[in-house]
Amino acid sequence: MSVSRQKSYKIIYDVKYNGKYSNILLLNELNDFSSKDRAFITYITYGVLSKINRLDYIIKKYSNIAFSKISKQARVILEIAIFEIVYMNSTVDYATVNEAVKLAQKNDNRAKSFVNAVLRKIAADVPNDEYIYKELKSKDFKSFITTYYSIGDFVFERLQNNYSSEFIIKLMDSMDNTPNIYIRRNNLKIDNENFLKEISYINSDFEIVGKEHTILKYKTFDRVAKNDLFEKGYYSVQDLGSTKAVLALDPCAGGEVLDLCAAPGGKSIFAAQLMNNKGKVISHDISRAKLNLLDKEAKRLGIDIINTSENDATVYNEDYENKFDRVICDVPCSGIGVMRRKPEIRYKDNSDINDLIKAQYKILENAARYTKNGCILVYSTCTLGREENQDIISRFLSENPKFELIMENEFYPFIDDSDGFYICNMRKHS
Ligand SMILES: C[S@@+](CC[C@H](N)C(=O)[O-])C[C@H]1O[C@@H](n2cnc3c(N)ncnc32)[C@H](O)[C@@H]1O
Repeated sequence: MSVSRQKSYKIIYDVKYNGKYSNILLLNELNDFSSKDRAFITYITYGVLSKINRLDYIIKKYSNIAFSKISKQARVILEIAIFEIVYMNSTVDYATVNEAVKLAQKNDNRAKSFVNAVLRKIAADVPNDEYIYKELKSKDFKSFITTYYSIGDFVFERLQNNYSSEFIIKLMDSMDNTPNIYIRRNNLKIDNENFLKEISYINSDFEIVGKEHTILKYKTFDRVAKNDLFEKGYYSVQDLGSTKAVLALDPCAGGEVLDLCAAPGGKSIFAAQLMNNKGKVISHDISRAKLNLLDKEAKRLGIDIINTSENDATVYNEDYENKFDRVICDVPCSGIGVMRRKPEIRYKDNSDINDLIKAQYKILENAARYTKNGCILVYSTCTLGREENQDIISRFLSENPKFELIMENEFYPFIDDSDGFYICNMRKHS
């Protein structure tokens, strides 16, 4: 049995049934694999996790036992094999079936002949994705979207409350694509010309998308955070949405920035770089463990103006009243905008959404009190929909007339080539 398939199986199983996070498992558990195997495992893991409902629809069509009676192990094994047969054209079907049977033998021996029988039928028929699309499109809109694009009720309802059917289809099509990788030069360590020269030796397949800060776009970059230039601190990996939130904050050298939900640190770090490592960035987060990542990143990049400490941003701190030139609250959110990177978000339920929205509002209210008169406050999320974005801001502006909206914008993968993201910046008047 292929070790790569067993690894993919284990990661997908842990994400589906043990509440683990795919991006963390993929980051930490593939170090002993070759670059080819890492690419294979990553492709299968993301592919399956972002298509579970669609793959299960195919299982239901070909299985002669009820879906509810199929063991968790057998479901994952079938999902992987069907993904390979239907969505990875290069694979030889009979080899995939044999591999799946071996996976069953190891992980759920009783399901071996069932897995074999279902996959032989599928391999003989090879259901075509276009056909599945047409079949599902003929059903009601909710069944079509939740099954074909593989999302749960919460995400579907959020999208339906906010966007037209046509927009939802475009958005979900783009959520099926692999996100581009963006890297940004560290201005504190290397200039533009030398950076472009050095990075080209490692991977020259980039497009320059931001000249001023040398932001490069890659389709693929194996071990983007594990090479000599990265170790030397010459660049950071950061999505465009995240970069734009910091540009909207507009931090200045010598100023004082407060980042209330800072970890793992992308925005605090870019702020410190825009400030030329002069001034102060106070970075809080509720998780000390995640702030440790920020400290490590700052050290790698040669930044020493960031001060991290564990703090609950929903709790008001009177010492901070009217104290900061720039305040950013990149609040915890439902994360719908980043489902390409964290496919488990597709199946989120809504059990904690009301508490989340209350916390977002409370954090924003506190952030507003910490902002000096005449200065800038940024509110951002990596989710989509007015409930956690525009509604929060319109309520805030109506209750806080001292604040004037400068800009608010929602970003989408198919329009902006970034993660789904929301950014709003406001100025506090005296
Ligand atoms: C969207 S992430 C922030 C990402 C970060 N700004 C960056 O650019 O890397 C939201 C963060 O809020 C933190 N968080 C959640 N509840 C919080 C609270 N009550 N107070 C402070 N931080 C909180 C989470 O630990 C998480 O790190």
